[in-house]
Amino acid sequence: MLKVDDVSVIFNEGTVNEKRALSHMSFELNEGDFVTIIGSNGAGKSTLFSAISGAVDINEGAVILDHKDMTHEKEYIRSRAIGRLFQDPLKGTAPHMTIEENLALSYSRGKHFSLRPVSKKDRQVFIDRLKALDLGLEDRLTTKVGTLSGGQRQALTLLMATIVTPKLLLLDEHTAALDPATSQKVLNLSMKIAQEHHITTMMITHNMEDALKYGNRTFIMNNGQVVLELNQEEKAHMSVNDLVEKFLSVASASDEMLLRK
Ligand SMILES: Nc1ncnc2c1ncn2[C@@H]1O[C@H](COP(=O)(O)OP(=O)(O)OP(=O)(O)O)[C@@H](O)[C@H]1O
Repeated sequence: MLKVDDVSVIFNEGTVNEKRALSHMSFELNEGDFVTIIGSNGAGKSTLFSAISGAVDINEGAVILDHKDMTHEKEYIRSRAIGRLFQDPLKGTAPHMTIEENLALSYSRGKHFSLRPVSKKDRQVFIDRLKALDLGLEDRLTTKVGTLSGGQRQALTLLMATIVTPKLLLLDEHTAALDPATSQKVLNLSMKIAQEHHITTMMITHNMEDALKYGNRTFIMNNGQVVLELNQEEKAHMSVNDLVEKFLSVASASDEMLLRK
């Protein structure tokens, strides 16, 4: 359903600061795949998501989603089919608007948005979906989002990104800024939503345990390329230590220092 075909992204091309962040990257995802992505700092993981979502222009190659060439499609057009979450819970929600207003904005994605009051039917959809988060937010529709905790806000962002089911969900270290218990909760929610709505998902993480535990595929990235891919079978027979060893065998020397500290 997603084909990344020989994609390169070069920042500051032709200057002394030229950086090839993605280098002839190719892979295909099947419908319903949940891929975890690990890689050293600067490996190009976020740039890959930006290339897929249209936040950066690609220099070479193509991004095909459901047989449609998205390579030159604007970011806001792609956002109808692609949801993206970032590490920072402050991104993705409007703090001065209420939970209901934020959800109404996301729910209108792809439709003509008007400032009409929320209909009873839509409100019930919001309440049902908030209930499924199990954070008590369904009773707080009129609460300003800026007053929520980081975890509540990230869970809401997840809901906003998926309330109109996207074809593809990109999770960019979306739980890294949360405490361990909340992080686990939001991760489990992400899995649950992805499974229930059959959303093809890619998740960047620096947590080896999560990389192994979640998803049916794992990509290891280095220097703007996928240097190793693990399938479900391989993941199932691997310990976290095995994964760290694999990672170190293909990653940069600096990562070895980082992990062995
Ligand atoms: N807008 C930009 N302009 C110039 N260089 C950039 C830009 N964005 C990223 N880079 C560079 O491209 C390379 C890949 O960056 P990217 O953020 O994709 O890495 P990453 O794998 O997500 O790293 P991290 O784990 O640290 O988030 C890095 O060397 C980075 O400095």
